[in-house]
Amino acid sequence: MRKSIATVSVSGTLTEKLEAIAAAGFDGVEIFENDLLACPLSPEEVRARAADLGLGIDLYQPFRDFEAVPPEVLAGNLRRAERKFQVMERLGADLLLVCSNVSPAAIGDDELAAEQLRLLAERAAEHGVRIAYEALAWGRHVNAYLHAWRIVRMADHPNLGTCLDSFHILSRGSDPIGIEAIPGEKIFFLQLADAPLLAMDVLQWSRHYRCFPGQGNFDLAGLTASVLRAGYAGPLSLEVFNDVFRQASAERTALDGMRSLIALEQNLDGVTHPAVPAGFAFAELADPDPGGGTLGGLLSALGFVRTGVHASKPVELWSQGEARLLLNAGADAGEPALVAIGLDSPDPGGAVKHAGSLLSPVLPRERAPEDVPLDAVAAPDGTEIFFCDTAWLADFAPAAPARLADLTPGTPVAGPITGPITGIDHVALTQPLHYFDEAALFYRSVLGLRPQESLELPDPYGLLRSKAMSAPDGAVRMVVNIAQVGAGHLPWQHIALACDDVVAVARRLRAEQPGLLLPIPGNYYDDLEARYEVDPELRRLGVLYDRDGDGGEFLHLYTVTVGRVFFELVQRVGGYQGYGAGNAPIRLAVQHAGA
Ligand SMILES: O=C(O)c1ccc(O)c(O)c1
Ligand SMILES: [Mg+2]
Repeated sequence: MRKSIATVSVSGTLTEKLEAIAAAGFDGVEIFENDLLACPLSPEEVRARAADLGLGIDLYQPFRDFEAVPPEVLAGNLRRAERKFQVMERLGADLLLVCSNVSPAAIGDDELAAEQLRLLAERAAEHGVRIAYEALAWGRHVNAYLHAWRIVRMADHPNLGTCLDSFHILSRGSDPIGIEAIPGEKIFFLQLADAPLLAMDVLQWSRHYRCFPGQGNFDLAGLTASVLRAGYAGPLSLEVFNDVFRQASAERTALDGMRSLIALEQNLDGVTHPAVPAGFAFAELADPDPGGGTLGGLLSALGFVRTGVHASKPVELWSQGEARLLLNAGADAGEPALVAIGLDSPDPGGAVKHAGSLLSPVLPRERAPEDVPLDAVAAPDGTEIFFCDTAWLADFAPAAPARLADLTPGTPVAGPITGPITGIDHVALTQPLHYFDEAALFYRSVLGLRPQESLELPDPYGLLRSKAMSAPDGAVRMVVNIAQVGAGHLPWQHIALACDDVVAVARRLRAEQPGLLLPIPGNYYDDLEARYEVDPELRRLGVLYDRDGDGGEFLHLYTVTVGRVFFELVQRVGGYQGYGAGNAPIRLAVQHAGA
């Protein structure tokens, strides 16, 4: 289908917006009036610029507060409209969006509204212009899409139709099924925006928090399917008012908008996700101090053993249970940092093809000819995501748990290594603010993860926004964080390791290397013990605790941070599905104090 986007959705001047929108592959634009008013180019020049870029001007908008006004106001409104028709002729745009009147002067009289809109449509027809009437969710009298449609039907003019906007429909909780009763040719335009569920004034919600389809909580696929079933054949057009998008790179935002429409189309076409990951194959860390240095020392203390060395790269494999960590001395992060995640994929080639269809950067394979091929894409924050079958392990020559220099090829495999750590439970990545929505869409559409809880957690110097995403069976869990904080911002990432006895590990570490564990304040335990009857040993060990409504329990502890990364040990008991979010503010405060 034809794909468009309103210029208000991306940052920049009108010409910058048009360039970014064209580069992302859109067919057309809705020109938002303010963008034109502030533009030094004439409408003819804007038209030529858009044409040069291969963009059609699908809509001009908005025309406000027109219908259902007293007679003395009508004359002025028609005069105003006449001028806009002239601008539109110069722009080469033939569709004008009229949004429902929000003025206190508007009259709650559908017949009057219909009569005046018919008059407007007659005038528009003389200029070859059509009118698309849209119900704003906060319209004075008309705020529901079926109400706007009734007025359009009453007015009964070929140059008057309705514009449907998913935000206005879904924010009010209207059922989109009613769309299917509107004749498709009377739906002149479809605007798509998603949004997170927020309990707030609908105008503020619309003007600041809209996002692209798939980034929020609305069912855009369901609504769009209804619009298509009605027989609509016009563009799918994104119209997003978002405070973050207004500041972000226009190119990147436009590309993400295109990605959201491709994902929506795939969803409508019933394209099922080819390869939802079945588990974590590995997490790869940059390690500028290899051979059992800081990171290796920490992993040894946690019971990991170096079990392999890469055949052609300075990469070590450290294992325990199904938890596999790669320490890469060649990655140029300058300090220990998470650089890549390997996911067990039932179809690595298909997964990369799918990622490519969603415009994710597929990474070149830099490898020696004898290495097993690995397919990878870049996540929005630059972390490399590898899709793996088990073949990747063949690149690693078995290593005795010794110094790298001591290894000789052919040493017997030193594994499997069993211990209390059984695998990778989740990986948490900290994103820059302007990649947060993009990341949510990436993990959802490219990896097939489902959004879980979204949280805002107090940090001593700001607020941490956090969104958990997981595979349907919980085999892969990711946490996407953004730190909305000032100078104290810590760009940390962490790997949470599943453990079947956190208390036993804590006992051993407290006895042997207490400096590796994050100290937890006594006040935390005073509160914890007030809420639950927990083992007093948790306090001595610095183990954190949470319980869900069904009696599921969560025991966890944190290591100190090395470079940009720290580890968490987590023990889920009785089907606990969360992440101990209530304890995160304690952890953040302790980490800041020690930084
Ligand atoms: O917020 C507004 O005023 C506004 C204007 C035009 C639209 O199409 C819309 O959905 C909202
Ligand atoms: Mg709209």
